[in-house]
Amino acid sequence: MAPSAEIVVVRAPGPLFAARRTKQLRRLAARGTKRSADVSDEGTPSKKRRKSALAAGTVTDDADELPWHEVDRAEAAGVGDFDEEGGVLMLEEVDDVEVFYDEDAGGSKVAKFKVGKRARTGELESIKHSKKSKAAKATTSPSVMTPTAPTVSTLEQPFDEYLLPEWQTFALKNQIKRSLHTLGFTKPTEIQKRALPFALQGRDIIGVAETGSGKTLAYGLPIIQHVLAKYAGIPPPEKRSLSALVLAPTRELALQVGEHLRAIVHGFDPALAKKAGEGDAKGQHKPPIISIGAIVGGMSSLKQKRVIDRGMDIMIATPGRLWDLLGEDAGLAQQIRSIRFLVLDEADRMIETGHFEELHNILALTRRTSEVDAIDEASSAAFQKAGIAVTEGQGSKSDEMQTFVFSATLSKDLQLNLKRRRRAPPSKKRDKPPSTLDELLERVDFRDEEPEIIDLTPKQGVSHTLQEAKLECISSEKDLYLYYFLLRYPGRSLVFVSAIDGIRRIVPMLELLGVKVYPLHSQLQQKQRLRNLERFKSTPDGVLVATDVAARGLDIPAVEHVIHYQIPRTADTYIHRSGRTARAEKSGFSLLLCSADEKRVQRALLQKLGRAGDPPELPIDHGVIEKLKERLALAKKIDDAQHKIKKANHEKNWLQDTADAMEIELDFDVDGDQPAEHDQKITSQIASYKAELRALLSERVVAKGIIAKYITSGPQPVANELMTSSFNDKFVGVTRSTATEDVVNLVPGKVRNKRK
Ligand SMILES: Nc1ncnc2c1ncn2[C@@H]1O[C@H](COP(=O)(O)OP(=O)(O)OP(=O)(O)O)[C@@H](O)[C@H]1O
Repeated sequence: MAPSAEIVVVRAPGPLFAARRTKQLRRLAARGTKRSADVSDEGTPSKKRRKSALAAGTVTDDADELPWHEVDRAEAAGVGDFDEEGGVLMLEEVDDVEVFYDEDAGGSKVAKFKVGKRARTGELESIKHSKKSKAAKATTSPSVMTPTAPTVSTLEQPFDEYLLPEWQTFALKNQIKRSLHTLGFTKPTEIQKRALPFALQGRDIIGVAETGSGKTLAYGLPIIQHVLAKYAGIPPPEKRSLSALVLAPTRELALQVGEHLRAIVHGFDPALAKKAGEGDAKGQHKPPIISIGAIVGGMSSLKQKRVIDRGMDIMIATPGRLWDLLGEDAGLAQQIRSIRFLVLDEADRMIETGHFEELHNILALTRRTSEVDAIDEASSAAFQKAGIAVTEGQGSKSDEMQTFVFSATLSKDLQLNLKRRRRAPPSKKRDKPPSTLDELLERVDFRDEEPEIIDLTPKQGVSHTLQEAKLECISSEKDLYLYYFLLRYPGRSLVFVSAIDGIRRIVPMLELLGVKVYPLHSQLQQKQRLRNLERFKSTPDGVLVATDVAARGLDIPAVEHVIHYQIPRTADTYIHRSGRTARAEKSGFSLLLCSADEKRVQRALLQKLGRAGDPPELPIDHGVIEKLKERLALAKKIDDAQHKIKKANHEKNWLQDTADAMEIELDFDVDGDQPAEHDQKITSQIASYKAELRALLSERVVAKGIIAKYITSGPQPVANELMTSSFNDKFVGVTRSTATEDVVNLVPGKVRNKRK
């Protein structure tokens, strides 16, 4: 009698898998479409391609008719770890078959299969076989394997393509799709849609798209896909060789890119992700399936050297620190010469950060030996000085390297120049390093004859979900209007100032006013920078006051407002600063605080941004402004007094320290003519100001025209709004609304009365 068997068809992108079984096959059955078939002895799975009478385009609901062929190594499809009871006899696959659901006569859902043209030609099979033999050859000796490391094959579980229909057209691996699904990225963003097909084909890309549009994954997914393919079926070696180098302008951005890519890797298999990096029961360390490391300044370089020694698949680095470490690690330069991917994220900002030469020298390592000036004289000298063992003419060994340049702001001229240059013969040897971004990018050795330029910059430069506005005021009242805005429109807000001094003044003042405020600038220790960023991220109505170190690339969830306390110096800076809000299709608000003496700069900025007129003015409730002045005046008094004491103490300490160092005794009192009572007087004054301020802060601000005594019956009764939640919880008599609503609803010529 013919053994009774059952076919379990598993829907997955790419090939379909069928496991033939004689016993219970529980795991797959839970995922797949199940049907029964009798398999006679003759029909028992054969090693050869089975004959099928189905022509291309035929639709069938009988899975057994499909042109199946056996998979050599079942574990490559993720079913190799079946329990013994599962009793898998063999695994078969068929490619180029589309699965869809249809209704039968009774209205029930049935799975149907549409046979593609290539399914029967054997073309796919031969490609697979050649890939397999390559993979088999690439298998490294067991001594360099980590037996406990999860292999890519164990993660290659089938993925239900129907969960992510909008990603279906991209030939991404199942693990990646599973991650995208876990992260809730149901569809690719426009830049991802446009860039991925080229990137996955091995092309070079220059991608320009608005802030927050998902550029990181547009270049990150092809890299991850490549590393996964590299380890297909084999455990990753203990020491990884570098596949990709991502260069980013700031430390925070580099760390963030790392997190972003790691989130994809973690999503491959949440269970494995949890274990990755942790010791197992025997205390052995499980390396991650893809190792991603950040090499940035401000953090222990010793630790980073150890990470480099261990090897990683993807390195995200700031040019300064990478250059420093290149000089200390002879092997690192060689690794960079062999990378498969080079990414310049926010390249235009990189040249502004003062690491232009380092960047130029690092790029020299990625130029091919065949290029006329693989390593120019300037770089050669720099390499020599840094003790890096690379000499002229010794550029990259990798002909296959793909280069991705991404930014929200790359000028059209630059894009054109790059295109033209590819058609022109290689540039002559230069002994001077480039001095502009154009020159620098012209010297990137794109392997592609004509890199694909994808320019999705919106006409306005900023995200289409951003509402812009301005507020004109006198310079000395900027603090007042800033405070007003933060109270009037609670929500996570990022305030950009042009200089660190501004942060040092604004942050203590806002702190005294009870605002949850954090500073971010380059003179803070890196640990403090990251801590402040974390606090800001986790405080829904937190305020970050930052210099332009935070303008680029930072992806902080739900930033509602960006306030330009001072007009940015360039249009690009305005675009990037504003781009910290209105990300990933969310709405956002950007406010330019503009004083009379900045008017000229503002006009130039708007012209550069191609704007016909000014952005709309933010309406102000002058009734509450007056009340806030009192609070602000007190906060300033306290700050000034505290500053005075600090300064006096500093001077006293300095004098005493100097005297101590010189071993002399001062023959006068360091307190001079400012005795201790003076300090005490200031201290008690501070205490009384603080008490006064506390009292003011404990009450809601009652707008002018509201008589608090007659809250239920006055000329503008506000009891109703107190009962409903439509009031602003900081101001009495001011309705709750967003800044965007107030600007959009403002009818020109008629100032809306926001009071009830
Ligand atoms: N396909 C997607 N669907 C939904 N969200 C996505 C998708 N891809 C990326 N994101 C999210 O969008 C946000 C912005 O992405 P990303 O930081 O890559 O933007 P960007 O274009 O690099 O911005 P910037 O120019 O400011 O650096 C991130 O929080 C990211 O997780």
